[in-house]
Amino acid sequence: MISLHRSCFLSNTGISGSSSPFSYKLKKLPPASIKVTAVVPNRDRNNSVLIENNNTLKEVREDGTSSVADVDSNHTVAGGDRDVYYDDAATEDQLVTPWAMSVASGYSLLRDPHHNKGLAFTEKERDAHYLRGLLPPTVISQELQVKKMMRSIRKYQVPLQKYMAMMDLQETNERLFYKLLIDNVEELLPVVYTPTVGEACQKYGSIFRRPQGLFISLNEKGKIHEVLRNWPQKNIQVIVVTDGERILGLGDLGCQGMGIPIGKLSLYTALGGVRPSACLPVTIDVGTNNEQLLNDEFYIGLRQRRATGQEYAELMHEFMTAVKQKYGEKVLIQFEDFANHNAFDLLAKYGTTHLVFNDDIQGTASVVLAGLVAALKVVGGTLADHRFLFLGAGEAGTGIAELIALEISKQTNMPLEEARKKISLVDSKGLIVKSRMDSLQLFKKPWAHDHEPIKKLVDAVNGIKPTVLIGTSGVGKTFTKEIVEAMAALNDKPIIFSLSNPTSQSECTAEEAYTWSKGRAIFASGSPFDPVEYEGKVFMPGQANNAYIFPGFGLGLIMSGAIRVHDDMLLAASEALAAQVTQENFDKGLIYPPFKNIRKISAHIAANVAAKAYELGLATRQPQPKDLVKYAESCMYNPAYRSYR
Ligand SMILES: NC(=O)C1=CN([C@@H]2O[C@H](COP(=O)(O)OP(=O)(O)OC[C@H]3O[C@@H](n4cnc5c(N)ncnc54)[C@H](OP(=O)(O)O)[C@@H]3O)[C@@H](O)[C@H]2O)C=CC1
Ligand SMILES: CC(=O)C(=O)O
Ligand SMILES: [Mg+2]
Repeated sequence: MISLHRSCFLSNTGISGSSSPFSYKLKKLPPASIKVTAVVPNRDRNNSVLIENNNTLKEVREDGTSSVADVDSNHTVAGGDRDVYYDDAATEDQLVTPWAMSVASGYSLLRDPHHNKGLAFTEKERDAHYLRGLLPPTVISQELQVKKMMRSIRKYQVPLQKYMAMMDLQETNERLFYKLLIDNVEELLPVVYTPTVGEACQKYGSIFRRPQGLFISLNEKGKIHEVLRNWPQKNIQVIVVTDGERILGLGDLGCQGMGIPIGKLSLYTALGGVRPSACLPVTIDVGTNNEQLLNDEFYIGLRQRRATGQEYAELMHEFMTAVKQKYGEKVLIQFEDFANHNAFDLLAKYGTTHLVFNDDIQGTASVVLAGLVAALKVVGGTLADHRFLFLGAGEAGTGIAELIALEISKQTNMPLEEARKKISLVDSKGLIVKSRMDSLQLFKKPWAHDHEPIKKLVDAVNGIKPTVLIGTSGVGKTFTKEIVEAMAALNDKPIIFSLSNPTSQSECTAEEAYTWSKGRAIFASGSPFDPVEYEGKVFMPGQANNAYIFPGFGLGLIMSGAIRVHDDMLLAASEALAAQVTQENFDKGLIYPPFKNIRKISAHIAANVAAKAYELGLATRQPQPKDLVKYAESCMYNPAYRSYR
């Protein structure tokens, strides 16, 4: 626990009474449930101290007066949720303090990624913050910095170099990183996310420079709560956690899966507006079964085969208990890229006690349902009129299938079991049928229909005659010419989704889908493909990726103070996304709105999810804001620089 002497908040710069900028005095307090959270010398406040005590914030002003606010209601305009330091909430013309453990200044200010502005520090700031001589004389705007960075990133030919340049930027100047990402989202998404993040994970050991997330390994067993304390940020609202066993379609990458939580959380901020300081990437390292990594001298994880069974469950349980204890009931935990033999169990086990959701099972389901609902406007009919065939019956495949069945059941009042019969899945052993029931994993059993066994996908296509074919196998090139042609022979407008990531694992490319179907396919893929010209017409493939859903979904949960995730919230997110597809998008063959509008899309998703949370009685933030879309927009993090007093 620390307390600050008054001297550090009396002057304009916050440093009077000190002989050097680094001499703020910190006084040890006896252990108590009170801690000084921040000096708040901004906006309409006089200099004051915020004291956080359980869920209340007490503001003690210089004149001796004080007031108490519920932390939960400390929800600020344009500052992300629980922006207690007010530096995100401040508009660009309001002054804020570059608050770290102390007021950052001089050399340390330039090395503090949260407050560094590089050449954009003004003359006044350079004087006030001991920056004279540490920077060359020129002062440039953030816009010019963006232009300069984009130019240098575009010069790299190799995607991994672009990725590393972006990660360097995130570690040196966070606001510039997010400004770049938000303003150039369509160009930079493939750099910080799929496909490049896949290669980054594969080579993470070689490119690793500084930790950007928490590594919790078996070595930390019994100490996870202490490890969480080592993370510098305290007001965590979203955790993305992986154990690295199924990274995209690239398999077990062990500890090097860390690139995924980091990438997902940068999208939480850029696409969904959650403050970066509220995001915590975590990798649970229980070893890896990847022999190549175990023999790689640069591998950064535990050099042992994966722990399983009780040992695995105990570490995960300690982690789940510790995060809830430390960050409270409302911290959102997103499970990401776990292998399916753990993913379904973890979701079932913690779904009733924690605010958790599995992006691969649930986020993917929501984005695909949205794409299908939009596609129906082009092909006609209702969901119940269609027949769905999946290649791949794991997390993504069965997750999507279940949400489609749920939606059909809601639309038609058909029992869920009946609705499921419209959906068939093929796994590595062939079509899932009743005769295989005894050997099927639990999550596949609901999909074992009465049907003769079929081994090959092409035979399943010709036998079942699907109108929709969805690839969730993690294996590239599995939608062959024969299969796409079979879909095109059966349907005037076949719907074909190749969802596997990264691009190398896509079941087919956009070009293959359009060419082999003679321009008739309605196509979307998990990783992005460029537009395709076929017989003089340009086709725009959609990107059916859960990145459309989880940032807005998470924001909706956070802003409503939701305590549990409910399937109806996934349907609400789907509905909001599908509603964002315009006629102009349809005219270009798109069934998803362009990513360049993602913040607006996320605000609509967040609003629909929050509305559902209120309707279900799962929202704790009261009263419910009148206009949830506006409210979501007002909560979003803005990466423009702030002016320092
Ligand atoms: N676009 C998006 O937003 C998302 C995309 N994905 C992608 O989906 C893919 C799968 O992920 P996920 O469902 O979590 O993985 P899982 O491991 O849970 O499932 C993979 C499924 O594919 C089956 N499979 C594997 N090889 C073949 C094959 N040659 N023929 C037929 N079936 C096969 C497996 O069969 P068996 O069960 O017999 O082993 C299993 O049922 C990944 O590439 C991932 O990147 C995932 C989430 C979101
Ligand atoms: C997109 C995603 O979550 C995956 O491929 O695993
Ligand atoms: Mg994933």
